[in-house]
Amino acid sequence: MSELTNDNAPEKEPSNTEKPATKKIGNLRMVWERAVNYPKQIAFAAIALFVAAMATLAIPWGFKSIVDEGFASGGGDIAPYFQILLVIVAILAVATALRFYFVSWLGERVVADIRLAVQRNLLRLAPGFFEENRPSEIASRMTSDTAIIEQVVGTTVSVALRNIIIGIGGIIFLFTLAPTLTAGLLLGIPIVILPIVFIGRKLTNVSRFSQDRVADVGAMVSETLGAMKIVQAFGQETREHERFGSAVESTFDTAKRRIRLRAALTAVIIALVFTGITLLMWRGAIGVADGSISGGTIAAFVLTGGLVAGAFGALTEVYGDLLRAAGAAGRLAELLSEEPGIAAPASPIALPEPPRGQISFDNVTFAYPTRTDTAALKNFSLKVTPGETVAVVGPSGAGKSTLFQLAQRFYDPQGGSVRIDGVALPSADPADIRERMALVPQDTVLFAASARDNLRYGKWDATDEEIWAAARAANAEKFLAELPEGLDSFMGEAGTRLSGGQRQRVAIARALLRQTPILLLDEATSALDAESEKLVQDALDRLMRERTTLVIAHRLATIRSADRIIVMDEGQIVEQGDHDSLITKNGLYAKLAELQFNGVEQSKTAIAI
Ligand SMILES: Nc1ncnc2c1ncn2[C@@H]1O[C@H](COP(=O)(O)OP(=O)(O)OP(=O)(O)O)[C@@H](O)[C@H]1O
Repeated sequence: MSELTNDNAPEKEPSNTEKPATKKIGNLRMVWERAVNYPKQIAFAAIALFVAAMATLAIPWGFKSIVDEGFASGGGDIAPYFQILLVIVAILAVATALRFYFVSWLGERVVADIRLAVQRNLLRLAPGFFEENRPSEIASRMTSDTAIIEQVVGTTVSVALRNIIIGIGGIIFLFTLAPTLTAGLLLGIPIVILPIVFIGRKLTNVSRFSQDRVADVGAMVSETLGAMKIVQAFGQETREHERFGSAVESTFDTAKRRIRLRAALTAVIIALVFTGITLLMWRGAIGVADGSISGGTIAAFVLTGGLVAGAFGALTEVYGDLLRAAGAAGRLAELLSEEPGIAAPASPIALPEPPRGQISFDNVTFAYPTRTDTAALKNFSLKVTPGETVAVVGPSGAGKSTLFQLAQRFYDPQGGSVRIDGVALPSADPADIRERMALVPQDTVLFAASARDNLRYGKWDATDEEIWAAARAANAEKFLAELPEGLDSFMGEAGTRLSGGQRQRVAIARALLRQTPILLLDEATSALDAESEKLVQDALDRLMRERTTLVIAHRLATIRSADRIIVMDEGQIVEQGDHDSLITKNGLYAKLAELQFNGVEQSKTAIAI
């Protein structure tokens, strides 16, 4: 009954979002399928649960024996009856603890397994999936939905089973004690339970509303505090106080409704429960007076009746909890069954050994899945020969980064083909393709981990010597050596403990360490000071040497050292050649170069050259 009156009960999903119940309850199968992987724990939990439920029912029986055999027999030896009761209590305590341990263990284990399976599947999915499904929404499925399932496996199911056993066992016991009284009790239970359930539901709704109002007050406080200077500078103190006042009053009004309901519920519970008990005792007393019922029977009857009524009360909550968990399981099952848009074929072709480092785009046409009406690449063809450095330049949105996305097979083009070392990407395993490439992205991605782990991210078996060699080549050795704990130093969330230029050099060292034949390099456009720029440039030059490099180039030095420059616009190559010949052509490249290099300050992110 306490669950019904708990106004801090966890929030329930609004019923209008719930799909048909039969369909939803079926979703719980995926939870059950995982739970049965642990038959030992299920067996222990079931035994402990059964023993605990039986011990609970034995307590009224113990009282009956004490009253009838002990007290009523006129001061005989009552010790054995109390000893039996103590043993029952001990069994109840141990069995309850064991039941709690095993069902909670199962709940946590099932949730851990679901989280692992979902994450394993998410890691297989192509980037397109994460563009269509918000990461924050997926994260909430991984945390709050799994928590709901944990509650069901770890609590609801055992509450349900325990109360079914206590309910049925209790009724049988009651019938053996006093059949007529039991029939009366069974009629009385719904009269007691239904109003409590009804008011309890209302109370839950009002409580939720009340919590929302408190959240409003919290939001308003932090807004005003955050904007205190503006409030005072604009002389809005009185208005802010009034605005806050109305939010506080509205919270108080809602709280008053909640308090009234709770007061009414308390009165109803006390009135109904104690009236019921009084009526039973009354009826029982008549029975005792005419000798048809013993005093112990009345005591046992009242205790068991309370247990049975409590069991029915708890069971009214179970179905709602199961539905909620079924909704959560359904949402997680969607993530589990999502098939990757990009996957290895049944029998992938092995890439040629040794790797050559050749990339070719043949007549590629591609539009992103979320923007099917605009082609990011149109009939695009490019052959990069082994060891060649090709600089890609062009205005923002020309399709430069898209080349990288397709080369790594994050998407499949709608027309034409992309090949690595002569093998069309869909015929090979994407993992083999990516194994041959190292990427230095424009925005360096560092993890909240040590410098060592960030550096060897693409090659976990790298030794410290190899890591330092890569750091040296990336001009990152000096600042890494100066970190308080060297390679063990923590980089902070997203590498916030490093400067922009240092982060880039870590990314370059990471790519170097992989020693791949192909390098995909998206030069950062962020403004670096002259010294960092020089250090990064030197590191890049070293990285590009002896590798096939496709570089989205923003620096004149990179462009000059490239074997070939291709100029892209609107998904196509509009010009190509070397720097001097392109300048002579006086086309798009010459225009971009003039903006960039002839002293006209412009946004580097707008014109990528
Ligand atoms: N994930 C995506 N979903 C939908 N459209 C995209 C996506 N990424 C890029 N595009 C679009 O595809 C086109 C080419 O984008 P791309 O990122 O290849 O340009 P870019 O030349 O690299 O530009 P920048 O120099 O600004 O990075 C643009 O019109 C862009 O809006």
